[in-house]
Amino acid sequence: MNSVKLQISGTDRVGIVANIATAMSDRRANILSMEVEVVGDRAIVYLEAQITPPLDIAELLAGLRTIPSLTEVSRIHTLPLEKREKRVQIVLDNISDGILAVDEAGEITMVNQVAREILGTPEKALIGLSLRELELSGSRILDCLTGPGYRQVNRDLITERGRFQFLATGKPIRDSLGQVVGAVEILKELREIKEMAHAVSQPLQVTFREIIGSSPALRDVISIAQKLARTDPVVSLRGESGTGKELFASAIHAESGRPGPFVPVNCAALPETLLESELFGYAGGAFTGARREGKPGLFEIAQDGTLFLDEIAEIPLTLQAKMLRVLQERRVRRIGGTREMPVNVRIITATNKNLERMMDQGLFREDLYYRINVFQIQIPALRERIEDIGPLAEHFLFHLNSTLGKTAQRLAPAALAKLAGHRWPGNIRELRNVIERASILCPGAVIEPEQVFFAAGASPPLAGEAPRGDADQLCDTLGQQVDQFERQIIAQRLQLSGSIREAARSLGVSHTTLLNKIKKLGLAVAR
Ligand SMILES: Nc1ncnc2c1ncn2[C@@H]1O[C@H](COP(=O)(O)OP(=O)(O)OP(=O)(O)O)[C@@H](O)[C@H]1O
Repeated sequence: MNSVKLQISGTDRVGIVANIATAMSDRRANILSMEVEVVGDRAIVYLEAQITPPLDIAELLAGLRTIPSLTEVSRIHTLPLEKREKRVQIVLDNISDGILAVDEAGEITMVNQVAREILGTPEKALIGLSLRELELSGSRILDCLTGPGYRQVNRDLITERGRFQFLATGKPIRDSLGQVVGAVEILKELREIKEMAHAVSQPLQVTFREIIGSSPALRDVISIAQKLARTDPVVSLRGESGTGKELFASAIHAESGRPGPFVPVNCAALPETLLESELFGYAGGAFTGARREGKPGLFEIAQDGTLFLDEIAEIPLTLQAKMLRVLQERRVRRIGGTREMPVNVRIITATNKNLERMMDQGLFREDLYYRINVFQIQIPALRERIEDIGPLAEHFLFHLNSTLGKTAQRLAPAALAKLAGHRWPGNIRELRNVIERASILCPGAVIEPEQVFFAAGASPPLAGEAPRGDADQLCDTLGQQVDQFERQIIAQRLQLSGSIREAARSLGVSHTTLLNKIKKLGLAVAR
């Protein structure tokens, strides 16, 4: 017995299919499948048939050619139906979930690559097999033939290749009359779901692509940082407040390929004792009020990752000695603990202070200075790369517009010129705040220079506090007047903001700068 696949073309007329069927049965050829396609006034019939000797293919073709209005009969390799099935199979095989379908008798009608891998059986052996006979432990797909189906059910599958855990969703397949004609099951591997949950719960990693700017000064720095990323020595980031030191540290970590986390710590934000226990952790019962089981320090938390020590200049001298020991020995001992643990952590430090001068004044240990200054990267201030102002402003506008749901805004050339002429003491953080204010104030699509203003000049007097008259101010020195003005601005912003950090952000200064100013100006902060 031979199988033959044919493509038969002719004029579309009533009875052509019947003529073909008769010609086939007259010659005892058995039709296995037939598909008719009508194109304009033509009909194309695709069929697969079994022929039994003495009938041969040439004789069958000759017989078919005698049918009136047939224009062409030829042999083909693949039927359109097979092509469609192949295309669907390719799509299904490229889905990361396992998919399995059965007919109303429980025989497998469809199975994709992932499901085949899980079942450990090649496709040919599965299609048409009864699922009951396969004895898959825990499979509930057959329940869908008589019941309603199920969603995200935990399923344990024990196969020759081992144990697999899934979340399974099963649904009955119904025909147009609502009769159950089969069932389909989708299997999501639990390991993959856990990986996904972990990935989405992680903060988005900043990469060098997120560092906006094309000035040669910035590009040079990025190129050095990229080279250093894959090495291990301590990197020391220098630059004024708001130049992007933390952004660089985070990008270096992302590019390093280190599997552990990026752990930033602001050394200026915590008092000495708290900073020590944050960094080194403590053993159980180390002090009154300590957790019974102890607490790991940030060196331990950053294991296999990166510890970013921001504002390193603010670390008190006593802690500097301890820090040096950890950097040298690469081992950490919790406060009150006896055991030393090895730490594999990449250290990145940052400061906007002049560490060399601090070292001369005895405020920063010389040995620690040399330990952390293996590679120094100086991030240029914004005023040294004014060509970056335009792209950065556009970047911030784009994000602001989409979060505020505004139509796209752009800067008028005069507004851009105003930005380029500013000295930017708060650097990129300040630029972002200026752009945010301008975007909110601008009613249309083009931001004009009058909507661009810089923080100090824009601050009205503190609410509830009468502005001091000119006569009062004439008695003050310039420094006193500046302090007075600064007090008003900061006090007002602290009242409006939820935290010191938020106030610092909106004023375009670093958290540390604001903390120092609050202390210097003797401002009270509500807790
Ligand atoms: N090149 C840049 N492209 C895009 N955003 C930037 C760039 N540089 C800085 N920023 C943004 O500006 C803000 C300040 O950056 P960052 O906190 O990294 O500065 P910093 O130098 O660490 O500041 P500080 O010294 O005050 O801690 C952040 O919101 C950061 O995302």
